[in-house]
Amino acid sequence: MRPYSLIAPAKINLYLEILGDRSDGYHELAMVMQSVALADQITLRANGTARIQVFCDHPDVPADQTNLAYRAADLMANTYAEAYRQFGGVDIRIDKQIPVGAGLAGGSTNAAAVLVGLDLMWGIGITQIELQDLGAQLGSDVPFCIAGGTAIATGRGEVLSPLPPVDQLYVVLAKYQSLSVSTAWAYKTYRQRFEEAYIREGDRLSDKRNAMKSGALVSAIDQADHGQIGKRLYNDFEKIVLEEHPQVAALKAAMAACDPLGCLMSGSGPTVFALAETQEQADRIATEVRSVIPDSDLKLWVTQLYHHGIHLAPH
Ligand SMILES: C[C@](O)(CO)[C@H](O)COP(=O)(O)OP(=O)(O)OC[C@H]1O[C@@H](n2ccc(N)nc2=O)[C@H](O)[C@@H]1O
Ligand SMILES: Nc1ncnc2c1ncn2[C@@H]1O[C@H](COP(=O)(O)OP(=O)(O)OP(=O)(O)O)[C@@H](O)[C@H]1O
Repeated sequence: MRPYSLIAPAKINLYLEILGDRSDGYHELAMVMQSVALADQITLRANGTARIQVFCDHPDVPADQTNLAYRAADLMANTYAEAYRQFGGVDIRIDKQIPVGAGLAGGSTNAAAVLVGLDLMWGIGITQIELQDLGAQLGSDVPFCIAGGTAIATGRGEVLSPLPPVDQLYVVLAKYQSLSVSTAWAYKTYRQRFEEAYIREGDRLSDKRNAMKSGALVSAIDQADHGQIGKRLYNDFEKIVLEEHPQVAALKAAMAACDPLGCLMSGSGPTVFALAETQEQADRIATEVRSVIPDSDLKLWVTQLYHHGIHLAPH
């Protein structure tokens, strides 16, 4: 059987607001999510055994059963046991380009690629909605990673409503290689630090300083108003992560000083991104940030908005 290679794009959060807590222990969110062209490549190969194996040469990515790509294949094998019996085990090779523990959904997009890829390989024909339901069992970001593009995400992040694609803006991503932030830590710390600042509205907790401002960003996206898109970026996690890691605060300040359309930390961090109108502007921002922060631990990428989720790699 021929191998299947898939492109698994990273995401950034253009808007992330924590609206309250939920009975399942997760948090209710209002987000605007956006795919970027920076992507991992996932290759699936039938291995003629009954085993699922993960291969990845990135030192921070586990190759065992804790890998989200492994867990996605295991979920497919359990859900579609007949297909698994027929086609057997699979080798999953991860070519890791997305930084790990970065707030860019690296693990989630790998899991999404395995769901989409095994559906193709096993010829099942699962609908996108069904694939996203499966994905939600693996992580809150997985359903978005399957569909990609630009979308409003609510619930715990799995309830999606697509937005029109934003034109081709460029994105500078910046991350200290040795610094990662755990998503669970970010949610826990947000609750601890900001509980007093919440105002109770019935059974919803909301931080009135930015409550429900996502509408302005969504209108800006609808109107393709790049200036307003840049001005309306927001992330509730930014304050706690920037306080905990002053070097990330300095990085964001250095980016903001380059006059981008806007800049923000993505997800639970610590990657900071800047939006730019042209590739030249993005290159200039990257060069200026590098000259202000010559630290070799700081990594920069110039990429662009991406209008697709998981798809087959071109031959
Ligand atoms: C920060 C974001 O990346 C924004 O897109 C996501 O909310 C995180 O998505 P994810 O990595 O897929 O997260 P999950 O694997 O579902 O959950 C990791 C941990 O984050 C917390 N979590 C996540 C999502 C959510 N809506 N509420 C939460 O409290 C939970 O403590 C959970 O144990
Ligand atoms: N396929 C995978 N790729 C990257 N990390 C993985 C993978 N599977 C498991 N992990 C583990 O998950 C942890 C989080 O990595 P990941 O890159 O997904 O974080 P993230 O980008 O912050 O995610 P998110 O934005 O969804 O919160 C890492 O510490 C890593 O050990």
